[in-house]
Amino acid sequence: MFSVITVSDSCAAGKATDTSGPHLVELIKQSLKTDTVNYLLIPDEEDLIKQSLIYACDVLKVRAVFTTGGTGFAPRDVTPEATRAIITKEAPQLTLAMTLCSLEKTKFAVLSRAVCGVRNKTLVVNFPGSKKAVGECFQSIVDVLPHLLNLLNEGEIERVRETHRKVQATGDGPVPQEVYHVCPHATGKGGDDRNSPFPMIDVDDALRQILATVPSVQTARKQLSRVNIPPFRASIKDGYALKSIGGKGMKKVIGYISAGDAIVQTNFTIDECYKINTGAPVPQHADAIVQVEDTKLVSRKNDYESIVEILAEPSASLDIRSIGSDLRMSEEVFQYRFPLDACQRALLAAVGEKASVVKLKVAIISTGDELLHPYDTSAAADASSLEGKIFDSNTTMLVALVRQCGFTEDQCEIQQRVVKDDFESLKAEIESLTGAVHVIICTGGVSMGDKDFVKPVLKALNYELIFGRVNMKPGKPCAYATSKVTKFFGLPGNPVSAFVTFHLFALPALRQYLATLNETAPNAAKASLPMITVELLDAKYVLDPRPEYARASIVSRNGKLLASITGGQISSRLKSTIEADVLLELPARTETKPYITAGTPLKALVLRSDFISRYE
Ligand SMILES: Nc1ncnc2c1ncn2[C@@H]1O[C@H](COP(=O)(O)OP(=O)(O)O)[C@@H](O)[C@H]1O
Repeated sequence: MFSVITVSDSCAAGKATDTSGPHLVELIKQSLKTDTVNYLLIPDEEDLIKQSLIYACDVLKVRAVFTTGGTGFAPRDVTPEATRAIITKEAPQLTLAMTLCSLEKTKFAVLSRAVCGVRNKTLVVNFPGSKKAVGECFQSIVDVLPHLLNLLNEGEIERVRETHRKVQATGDGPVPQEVYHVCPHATGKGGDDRNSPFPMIDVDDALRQILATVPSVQTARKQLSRVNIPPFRASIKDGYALKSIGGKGMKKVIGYISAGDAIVQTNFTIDECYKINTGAPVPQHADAIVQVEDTKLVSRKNDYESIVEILAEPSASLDIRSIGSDLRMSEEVFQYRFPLDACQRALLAAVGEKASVVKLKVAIISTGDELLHPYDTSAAADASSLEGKIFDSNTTMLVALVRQCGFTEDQCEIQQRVVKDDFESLKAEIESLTGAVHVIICTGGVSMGDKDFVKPVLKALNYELIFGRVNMKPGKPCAYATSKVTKFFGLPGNPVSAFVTFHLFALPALRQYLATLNETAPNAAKASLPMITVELLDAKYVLDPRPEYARASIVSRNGKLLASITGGQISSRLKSTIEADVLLELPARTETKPYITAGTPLKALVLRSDFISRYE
């Protein structure tokens, strides 16, 4: 197995596309006749580079790890430093071979600070960041690679000897063929449960990679008015509409006009007028309103005014709001971001617009041949007929969690699917949702069993698998993959694992995506669950080798928040989520600290905050 690590801030942030890493993967596959090549994309963070290299060498025990990027002179170029810190032996002649080869193409080759070496039995090679340079450098060492890899592996001693014999006899003889594992995922079949090709990454790193790939570009929304305000000449006063050239004096009242009436088109004389209310449309042939205070009622006929005396001299346009005087059609109303305040909402309403939220489209898929619809009454009526089947609880849980976490029907549209453990059915389902929804949250089928098709399907559909294993309990096989629009969460099938990984990974992504779609001010911190510090109430809890997210309920005693773990924490025991207020972050077990006891301070992620008012 081999690893390729692309080190690039811009690619890891989704601002640029990594072409060197995938190119290197292809070169390795072709030249070294292997399909087991892990690929990891990380930013130029020295610690992260070191951890990823150590992980590839010590945990995955890959035969070689090739990095691309971060070898230059920019302030953030630290791949050589990270490499030098983790190798046990340097291999300067390999670097020299690459430099000499590159110098034939460009004198800029001297600007690479690449380091090559060995950590225990793993070869570590730095390549520059450009696709072209990667190709050239790889070619310069490819011939010696198989032999070098055999040298590092004591089990291959016979091959080493054979090569030595040939080199002695013929100089640079043919390089012996290698026997490598073939990646089960490359075949499009389910996984091999012994050998995961996915590096195990930490929870924080997983979340960081998710938030770096979920869209987050924000621009304020601009609203143009599609109407004039007012849309017609409107009266500012209660009074009389008339022709100003008629001046003061007696006028015959020939009609009444109220707000909401149609515009009077018929002409009238200078001795006539209309009685008119505030906000009513001014007749087409009137050019002034005289307020009622400046008039005197002279006579009535059948309850209607018939003659008024205009006491003040009218002037053209008096007390008339002209068309578009408040806001012109096509004029910018304002620029806005969500959430809107009352005045912004009112102004949008005034131009006939609603600040409509762009809906986040989410699909929830549960996979498994064993799943029965929970409301399958025929099955529920007879428990003995379940015969190896179980009721699907993940779909119900995830739909409800999305809603419970504040995604209303106005903001988020949820589709649900249940799919059999079958490569083609799952592929067809995911293919139809890809591009059509923003986020797919799928449960089950992500481990390494021969019926776990999620990761192979993602690969077949050209998703970029960002990670495939996370160092956590529960939730280890959790996967995250991206396509242009659709972000895919492959959560484990066990309900508690799905519950925990939803909160840690899918929820922040949903929040960021919805905020981006609606130009809400970005706030990555708010995307994740709030964190508090609590103390363990239980007498003793044995730690797991992986960092654990235990479900716990909280009580407040003497001003302290105390956490008690909600019974058995096995990931199938959904009951452990009932009454869980927090996810307790428990550290991984170490030799010196195999368990924790009452009073241990712990970080806790808040699932629900109603414990605040719960005292003992
Ligand atoms: N939708 C579901 N509802 C309830 N339990 C489920 C659901 N999907 C899977 N499970 C259970 O979770 C466990 C792991 O399922 P599996 O499909 O193997 O997921 P994983 O990929 O995490 O190994 C199994 O016991 C399975 O029956």
